[in-house]
Amino acid sequence: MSKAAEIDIVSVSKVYGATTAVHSISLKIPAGSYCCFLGPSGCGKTSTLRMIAGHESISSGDIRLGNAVVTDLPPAKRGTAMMFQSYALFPHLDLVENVAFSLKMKGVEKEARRVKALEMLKLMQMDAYATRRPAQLSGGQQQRVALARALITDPEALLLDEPLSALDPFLKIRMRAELKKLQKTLGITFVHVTHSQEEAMALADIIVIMNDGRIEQAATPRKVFEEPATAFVARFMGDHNVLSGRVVASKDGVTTLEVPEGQTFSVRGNGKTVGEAVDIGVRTDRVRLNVASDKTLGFNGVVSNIEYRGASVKITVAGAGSDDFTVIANDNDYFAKPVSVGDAVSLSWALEDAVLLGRA
Ligand SMILES: Nc1ncnc2c1ncn2[C@@H]1O[C@H](COP(=O)(O)OP(=O)(O)OP(=O)(O)O)[C@@H](O)[C@H]1O
Repeated sequence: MSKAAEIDIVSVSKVYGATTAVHSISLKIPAGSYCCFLGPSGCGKTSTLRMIAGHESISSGDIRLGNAVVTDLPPAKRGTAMMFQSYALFPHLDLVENVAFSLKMKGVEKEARRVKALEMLKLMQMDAYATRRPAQLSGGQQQRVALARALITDPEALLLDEPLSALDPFLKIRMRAELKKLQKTLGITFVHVTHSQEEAMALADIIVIMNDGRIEQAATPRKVFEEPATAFVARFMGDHNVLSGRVVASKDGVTTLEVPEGQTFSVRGNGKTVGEAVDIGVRTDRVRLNVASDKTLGFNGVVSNIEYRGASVKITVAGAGSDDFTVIANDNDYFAKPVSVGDAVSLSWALEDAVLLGRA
C-alpha cells in the first residue's frame, strides 16, 4: 500500500453561479488520520470533498496532497480515490472486472489487473464472490466491493461521501467498525463526509464541523464534545444547552452574563468586556434537578417534556429564555425523585460544567 499523505486545504472557496458553497476554508488534515466532515445539509461538506478529489473545480485557493499541489490535476493524477454514496458499481460486470476497472483505464494488462483485483477483494474478504455481479450481493457486500475498487489504485488518501447512508442501522454500525479497522490497517488518510454526529464521534481522529460554507471547529471528538468552539457546534452536537446574554462582570477568571429574562450565570473564562454579547454551553448530562446550589449556576423552570431512554431520562425545561433546556438524568437518580410535565423545578450545575463559547 502507498504511504499516507497530509492534505492541506489553503483558503479554498467554491462558487456555483450566485451561490458561494465554501467560503475560503483552511485546514490541515494530518497524514494517516481519519477525518470526518460533519454538518447540516447544504453546509458545503460534499463540495469540499469533491474539490479534494478533483471532481469539482476549485474557485480559489489551493489543495496540497503531501508535497504536491493538486489544485489543477485531474482525479486520477492526484493520489486520491473516492468511494461514492451509491457505490456506483457496474451491474453488468462481475466483481473482479468492477474492481479492476480503473487499472483497465490505465492500460494495465489483463492478467496483472486480475491478480491485483483479487488481492483487493481478498483484503475486503470478498474473494469468494469474485465471479458474482453486484445485484447478487447484500448492501454491506456491495460496500466492500466499492472499497476494494477505490483502493486498487493504492491511493494516499481515500475520500468517502456518506459511505454508510445506504445501509440499515445494524449493518451501519458493523461497517463503521470495519471502516475504522481498514483505515488503521492501511494507514492512509481517510476523509469521510457524514451528517451523523454519532458516526463522526465513533470514527474520527479529527472532526471538521461545517456551517454555511465555513469551518466552525476542527478538533478531536473529545475536544468537540468537551469544548465546543461556538454556539452552533454546541447546538449541533446536541450535548450542550446554549444560554445567550450580555457580560455583567469578568474578573478572576470568571465571566458572568445576564440573559434577557434577568437571570445571571457564571462561567470560567476571561477576556470579555462588560456589555459584550456572549453564549455559554451547559452540559446536558451534568445538570442536576432539584438540588440546591449557587444561584448563578442554575435557574428555576417548568418541565415541558419527559422522554424515557432506558439508561437515562431526558427532561426538557422551559426557563431562562430557553424553551427546551435539556437535562439528561441517569435513570437511578431520576426515578429516586421523578418529576412530571408542568412541575416547577430548579436546575443547577457546577462551574466546570459550563463553557464560554466563541462566536464564528
Ligand atoms: N452543482 C451545483 N450547482 C449549484 N449549486 C450547488 C451545486 N452543488 C452544490 N450546490 C450548493 O452548494 C451548497 C453546498 O452544497 P454541498 O452539496 O456541498 O452541501 P453538503 O453539506 O454536502 O449537503 P448534503 O449533506 O445535503 O449533501 C448548497 O447550497 C448547494 O445547493
